[in-house]
Amino acid sequence: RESTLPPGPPTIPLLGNAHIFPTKFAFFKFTEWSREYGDIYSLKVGTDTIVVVTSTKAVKELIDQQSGLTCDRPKSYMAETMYGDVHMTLIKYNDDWRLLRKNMHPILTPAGAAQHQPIQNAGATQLMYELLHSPERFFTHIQRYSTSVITSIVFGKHYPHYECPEIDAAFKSIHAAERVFGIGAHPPIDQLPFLNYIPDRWARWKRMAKWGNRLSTRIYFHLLKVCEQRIEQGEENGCYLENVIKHQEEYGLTRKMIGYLGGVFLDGGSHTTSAFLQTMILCLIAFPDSQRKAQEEIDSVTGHNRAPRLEDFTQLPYCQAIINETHRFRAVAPLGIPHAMRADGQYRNYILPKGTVIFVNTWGIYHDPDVYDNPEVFNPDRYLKNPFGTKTAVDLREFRNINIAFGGGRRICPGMHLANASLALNVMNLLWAFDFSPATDPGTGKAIPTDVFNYDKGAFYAPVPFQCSIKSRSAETASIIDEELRSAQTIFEKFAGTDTIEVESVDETF
Ligand code: HEM
Repeated sequence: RESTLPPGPPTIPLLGNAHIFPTKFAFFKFTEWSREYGDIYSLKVGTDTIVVVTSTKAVKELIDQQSGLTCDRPKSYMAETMYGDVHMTLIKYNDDWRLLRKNMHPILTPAGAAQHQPIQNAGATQLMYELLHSPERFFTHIQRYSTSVITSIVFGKHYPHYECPEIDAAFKSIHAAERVFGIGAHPPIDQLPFLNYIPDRWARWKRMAKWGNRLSTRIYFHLLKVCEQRIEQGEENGCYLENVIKHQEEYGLTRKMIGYLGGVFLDGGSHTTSAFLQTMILCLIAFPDSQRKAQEEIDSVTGHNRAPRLEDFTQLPYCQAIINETHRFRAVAPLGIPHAMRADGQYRNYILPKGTVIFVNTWGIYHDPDVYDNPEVFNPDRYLKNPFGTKTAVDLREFRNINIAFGGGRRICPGMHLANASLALNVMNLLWAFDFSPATDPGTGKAIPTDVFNYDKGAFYAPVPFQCSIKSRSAETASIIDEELRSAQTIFEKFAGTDTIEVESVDETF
């Protein structure tokens, strides 16, 4: 390790720290190292450098304030093979990235996101209806909800059911990305490029990246074609992508870029929101006091005679605290998405060379016992004491208002306004309408213990499907849900005639 780098675990010749690099749930090990080496430390993988940042102060100073330097993405064989060079989330910071990000604005600015509230509302009502009538399938209902909101806005396609070829293809693509980008899914090919000469039949990771490419391009270009055909047939329904297609030349986009633009929304918006809501339900079961407090709060504002509305959210500090605490307790992206240095730069007394990969260790920050009382306990009350939920002695000037769960700097999640509205609506709705409790084991008649660590080991942190009991809180709320779904049909009518269609079959093995 160069003496100008932040400290870190001892290295060995040639490999650096490659031999001790965690291959799953890397944030646990990264957090352990942060307690030993500090809020900024480095790892060497061959000659490459990785820096791990584990404090809000360092995120603010390095990722936000030096964003011009730290907004690149690392070079990645897997990303290039799976997505080529126009997937906005993973490409380098360049003119294509600027163009693509600019083209997202109409949907994702606060004002743009607000225009889509009717669709989000209708979708959230449908989710309540599904939980009311088939609660045992809550896991996939939530996935349908989060996917359908994005596809309605972006592709003008609403999905009334999870079981359909297009949602299936979308989730196959998302799960492929989870596997391809899971830390440890492949050897350090970017650091040891000679590995690229290994033929496919012996290089599992190469086959995996190509498999991911087949699955992702299949659904991206299927949905693009659906929009193109609607325009050709004069059956437009005013979705985002139709507008982009019609202004393709003016916006300076190629067809490939438009296909990937749609795909980025699908990848970025669907699994993140569903993982969050699934985690929230897990926490409500495991920590029933929080559930009870939130329900009391909602009842005092809305009663049982009407469903919550987004405007109610400002009057519900405990529900807001539940969202903050869910982000803190089980961040969907515990290591964010890695950034990289665009040029050599200095931070504190260290020199970070061009190309250095930077991980924001959101997990480590949010589970720091010096900052949070009992960080391993889900306790929304901490956010009622101060806006950042910290211990009293912590200097709040080191925090920023936007939750670090959304990353930072120029790469900060552009979907956060859309996501925040979705989370707010669903937290209110679900707690207003239902009681969540552990499922009962039919054999023993006892409650099945809730495991708050049973999570997927992919790139995102999503709970492994679990069982739970979901019961309507009252006959009044149940009938309001049925009625509201009938009213929501006027919103869904816009998508009439966009029923699910078969997607091209591709080789789904690798
Ligand atoms: C709970 C919900 C969500 C969470 C926790 C989340 C989190 C994140 C994080 C941590 C990043 C990386 C930021 C960085 O590099 O510093 C990111 C990037 C991104 N997110 Fe989200 N996200 C969510 C919802 C959404 C939604 C709804 C959309 C779109 C509709 C979206 C689209 C994107 C895109 C396109 C990027 C890449 C930005 C870039 O590289 O310039 N996300 N998100």
